[in-house]
Amino acid sequence: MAVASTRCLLGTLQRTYATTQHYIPLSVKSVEKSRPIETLLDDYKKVHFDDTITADDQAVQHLKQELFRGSRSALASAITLVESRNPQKRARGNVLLQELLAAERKKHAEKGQDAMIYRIAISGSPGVGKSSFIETLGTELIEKRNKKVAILTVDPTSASTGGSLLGDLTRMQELSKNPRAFIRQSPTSGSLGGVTRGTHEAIILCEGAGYDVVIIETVGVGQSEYAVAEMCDLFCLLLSPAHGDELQGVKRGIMELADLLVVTKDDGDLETKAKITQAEYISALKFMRPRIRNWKPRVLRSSIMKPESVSKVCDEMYDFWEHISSNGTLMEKRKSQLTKWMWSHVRDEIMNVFSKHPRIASLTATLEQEVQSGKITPGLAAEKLIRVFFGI
Ligand SMILES: Nc1nc2c(ncn2[C@@H]2O[C@H](COP(=O)(O)OP(=O)(O)OP(=O)(O)O)[C@@H](O)[C@H]2O)c(=O)[nH]1
Repeated sequence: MAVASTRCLLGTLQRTYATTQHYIPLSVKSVEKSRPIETLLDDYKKVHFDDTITADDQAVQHLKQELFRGSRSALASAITLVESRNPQKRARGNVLLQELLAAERKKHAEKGQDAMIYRIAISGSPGVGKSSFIETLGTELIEKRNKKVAILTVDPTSASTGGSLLGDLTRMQELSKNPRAFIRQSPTSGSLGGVTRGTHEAIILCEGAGYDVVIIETVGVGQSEYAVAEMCDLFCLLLSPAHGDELQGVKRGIMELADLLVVTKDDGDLETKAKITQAEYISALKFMRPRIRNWKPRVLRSSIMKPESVSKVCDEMYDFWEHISSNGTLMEKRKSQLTKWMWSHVRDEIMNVFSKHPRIASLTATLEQEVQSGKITPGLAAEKLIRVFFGI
């Protein structure tokens, strides 16, 4: 059905382009045709989809039972499954996710909002103290508030370099030993799109596995914050006291995403600096439009040396949860996020297929250079790429 409608769309595109031959960029002598789209679609289907897996698949059923039992290793395997590019594994991952969604819907109908996992994003520049803060917050949630906590990281640098700016698990040593905590690093391959799809699905898996809170940690270096803001209920931005007198470490756009700001390292010599930083951010926030109805983001201070300060941050997080649950914002936000996730996956996948096409890959550098030197317009270059891709 999808293939049929794509073909129909392609037919329309082909007719449209047939009447616009003269738009071929002057610098490009002729449009090199790639293979016909039908062959490409068949290849794509073989590489990406497996429709033979059904809900009674043994591996899926086993994993589901283990997840419901609260097995951390089953959760890790399930996340690996949904991240896989292997068609059979992905198909199993999709079936498992469907099964979990059905169970979640049932739980939600019985228990209402209590059945929902609280999705908290923690962001901040490298070195601000994210891992240390999460370790203390996680311990507070588990020990004092009887919660089960999952921690997922979204690290765009790992997608491009294969390394990870967010480092390894050694920085959350206590939490990683706690049986009520689960920690998962960002996958170190694929695009940011792949990383975010993996994270969306990992959140659903954590919810299915009975976790009460999922903390999504991201490093404050650009687009990842926007992606993460679309995954969470609360966006908490950590601020370093060292940057207090300039407000320069944090871009205004990122500040606007925050529902809560926390100045870290409020201890020893840095205490005065932390207070100044707090005051500066409070006054900077006065000029910002609040993101959530009737919620004014607060700026708090914390130190890992003073667990009570992290406990206060935790109280504030739960006040926010009460606020968005009671005024309907939570459900509205989640619904709109789900449709945004869907379209972001479509965009990422289409771009992925497009940019990996051999003809496109070989043309990209030349066309980018021609666009930059003003030989052709970006629009014309895009048109050329699209025609080469579709072979029209
Ligand atoms: N004095 C003090 N130092 C802290 C506090 N929190 C973190 N630190 C120190 O700050 C440094 C960076 O802390 P991390 O928790 O690794 O920071 P991060 O933001 O996760 O770092 P990246 O992974 O590089 O993004 C470490 O040396 C910590 O010991 C705090 O509350 N007080």
